Amino acid sequence: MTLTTTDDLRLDAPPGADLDAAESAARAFLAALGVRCDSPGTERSPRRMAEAYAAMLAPRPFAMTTFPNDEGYDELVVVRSIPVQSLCEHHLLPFVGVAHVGYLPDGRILGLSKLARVVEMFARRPQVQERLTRQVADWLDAELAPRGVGVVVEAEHLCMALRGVRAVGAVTTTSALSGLVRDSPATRAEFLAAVHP
Ligand SMILES: Nc1nc2c(ncn2[C@@H]2O[C@H](COP(=O)(O)OP(=O)(O)OP(=O)(O)O)[C@@H](O)[C@H]2O)c(=O)[nH]1
Ligand SMILES: [Zn+2]
Repeated sequence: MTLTTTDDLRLDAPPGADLDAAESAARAFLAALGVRCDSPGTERSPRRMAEAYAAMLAPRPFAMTTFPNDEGYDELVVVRSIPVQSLCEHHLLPFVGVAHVGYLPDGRILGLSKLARVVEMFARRPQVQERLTRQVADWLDAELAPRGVGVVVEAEHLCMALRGVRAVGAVTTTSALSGLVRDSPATRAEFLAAVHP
């Protein structure tokens, strides 16, 4: 099938989003800042802006897939360098980086891709990095009841890089640990070593 207009494209947007209203608001916002959108290159810019924010705020639903831990696997499972793309709730500017997520299984193991999906689920909303980190850890604790969870997020906040203090390249690290990953010094050290080998 050939797509003829952008209306044919299925857009990522949060549930209930009104893209026409967002486009009008973006046009008014830019006009108030003295940015004209009347050239061939910019006449659709308010629409693009609305669609860009809608996409950055659109969570993707997913099925939680767990498997019985039949082999009794009892070592850490760690997925490193999961991309993080979120928006800081103060400036609505992106913060981007990586998350390292691990858990110590008990009765069930989790489909590995779900560790990346849960990061995305909590990232696609106005956030602070500390809350994002904690929410991923709490979700894993609640859904999987493992013997421990570790989440480390490393991100650059564009509101700190492109404006204000303009600290380009500054990276913020946050962590949320629970169960044995928090309380057992050996497991904690093993998780942190797996995060930064
Ligand atoms: N703790 C935390 N702070 C964040 C995060 N993202 C952005 N911020 C900070 O939120 C703060 C908002 O502070 P304000 O003083 O109200 O905003 P501002 O005047 O724009 O601050 P400056 O960026 O210092 O110019 C800033 O210090 C940001 O760096 C985050 O994920 N966690
Ligand atoms: Zn900010």
